[in-house]
Amino acid sequence: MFDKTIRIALGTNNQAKRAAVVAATGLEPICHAVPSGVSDQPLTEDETILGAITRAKNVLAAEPAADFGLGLEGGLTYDSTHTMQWYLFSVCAAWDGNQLYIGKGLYFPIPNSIGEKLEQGGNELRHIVDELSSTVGSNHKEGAYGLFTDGRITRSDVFRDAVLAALTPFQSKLYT
Ligand SMILES: O=P(O)(O)OP(=O)(O)OP(=O)(O)OC[C@H]1O[C@@H](n2cnc3c(O)ncnc32)[C@H](O)[C@@H]1O
Repeated sequence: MFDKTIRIALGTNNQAKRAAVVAATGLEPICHAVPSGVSDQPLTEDETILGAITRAKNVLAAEPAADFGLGLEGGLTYDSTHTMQWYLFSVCAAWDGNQLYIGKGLYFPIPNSIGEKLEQGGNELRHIVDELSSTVGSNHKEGAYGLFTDGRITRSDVFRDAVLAALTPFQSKLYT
């Protein structure tokens, strides 16, 4: 599906995100960390999406020889309508300098105690996940998804689906 000549610029050096792009496309991205412009721990859907879009645009500006800029951002959101529950989700924004699409990975409930702790400020999910899984750099590895599911779903798996969703409109003739 993805032409081997396509050059993808990814706005981070995060290993889970890089692996997700490789899994979705079969291509090795040019990794270049750029600012997301949002807080280190996004706590709303809008902020998370904005962070992904800003990274996608920033990385294509930084790597103009690339065909696409991809911004991947993880964030939390609280559902105050149906379930009164915090959720973790992962977004990919894809930008070719003209068109912008986003793909969202799985919404995953996280313990409300963790959501509430993050809402109070001064902490990031990766630190809490590191502590609970006795590791460091969980955000580069299986992540919170791996912790909660005992490795059945990983951060890379979730971002892979988001990347596929965001890039598909550029690849399929059905969108033109
Ligand atoms: O290196 P970059 O690309 O900045 O990636 P990141 O993991 O640090 O940052 P994100 O902006 O994607 O995520 C925002 C915060 O939420 C954390 N986070 C999100 N999803 C996570 C997961 O599945 N496991 C652990 N931490 C996660 C993450 O580490 C950050 O502290």
